[in-house]
Amino acid sequence: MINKLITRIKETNAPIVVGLDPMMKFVPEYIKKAVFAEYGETLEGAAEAIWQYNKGIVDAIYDLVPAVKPQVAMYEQFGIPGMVAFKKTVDYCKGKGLIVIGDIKRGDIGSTSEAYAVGHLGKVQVGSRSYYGFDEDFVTVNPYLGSDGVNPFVKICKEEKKGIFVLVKTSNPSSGEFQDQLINGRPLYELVGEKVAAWGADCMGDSYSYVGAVVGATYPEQGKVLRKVMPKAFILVPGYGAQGGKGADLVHFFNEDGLGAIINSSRGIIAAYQQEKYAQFGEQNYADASRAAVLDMREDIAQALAAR
Ligand SMILES: O=c1ccn([C@@H]2O[C@H](COP(=O)(O)O)[C@@H](O)[C@H]2O)c(=O)[nH]1
Repeated sequence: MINKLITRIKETNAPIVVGLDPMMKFVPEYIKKAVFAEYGETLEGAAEAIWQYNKGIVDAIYDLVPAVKPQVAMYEQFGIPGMVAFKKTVDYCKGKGLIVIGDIKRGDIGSTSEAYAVGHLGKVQVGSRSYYGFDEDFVTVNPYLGSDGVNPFVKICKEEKKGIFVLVKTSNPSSGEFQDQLINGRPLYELVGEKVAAWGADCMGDSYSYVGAVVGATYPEQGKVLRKVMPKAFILVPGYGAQGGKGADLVHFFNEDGLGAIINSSRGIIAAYQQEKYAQFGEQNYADASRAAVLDMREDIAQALAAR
């Protein structure tokens, strides 16, 4: 899957992931009105509304980008109907040729991690038969429990030819509380970066490992260091757009080959129509506003990379 991701990045010329983080406040009123008239103001209604909203965005952007990243929390908040919408979104995106990165941030003791890995990347055995659960292509993994929490994901990735992105230096303001703590004079995120390189060493695609890392665009200096610590790891970079990350902040996340990083934007793309810059589209054309925001993001990244 890492090879496919790289091929699609080259074909689209867009190292971009569109984050599918649907919130009710982003769903246009005309969608909510129609859906609530049918389902009522219920969990089923909310799930149907976010699904219809997602579908509109995916239809508008699928030819421009290699990948999407549905954030599971945005679906989980609506209970079982929300998780049905998550699965529908995963399947629909894959049907459109998009690579799906499930942002699930899981990680636990080994036996529990194995169940998470089976449920999201692999197949579960039921008697003599086996079934895919959510069947994303990549997932995000929380490494806080150490190797035995990560290894089950790596094992399933090997079997299924899929991949993971391990949290190394997250984009949020308080990520430093733990991640920047010095251990023998070195920040924890660097030590986690070294583990990512080690976990990924025998998980190589043609040029990059399918054990990747998450490093926030909001920490460009740390990104520069981590790029060197894990040269073969693909870096998933959240924090562009709504969290303040800009094209110029991203350049050191990429290797000299122009690869090695894929930049996520969620709210900046999916709720573009609510921004002043794209207000002319109006809520009826919310998906066209998302398309315009992807094109602008692609240009911003290309200009930054050309200027480095
Ligand atoms: O360090 C991290 C890890 C994950 N995320 C997730 O990415 C998106 C960002 O959304 P925006 O709207 O583009 O800010 C969201 O799903 C986060 O949970 C992150 O932001 N930082």
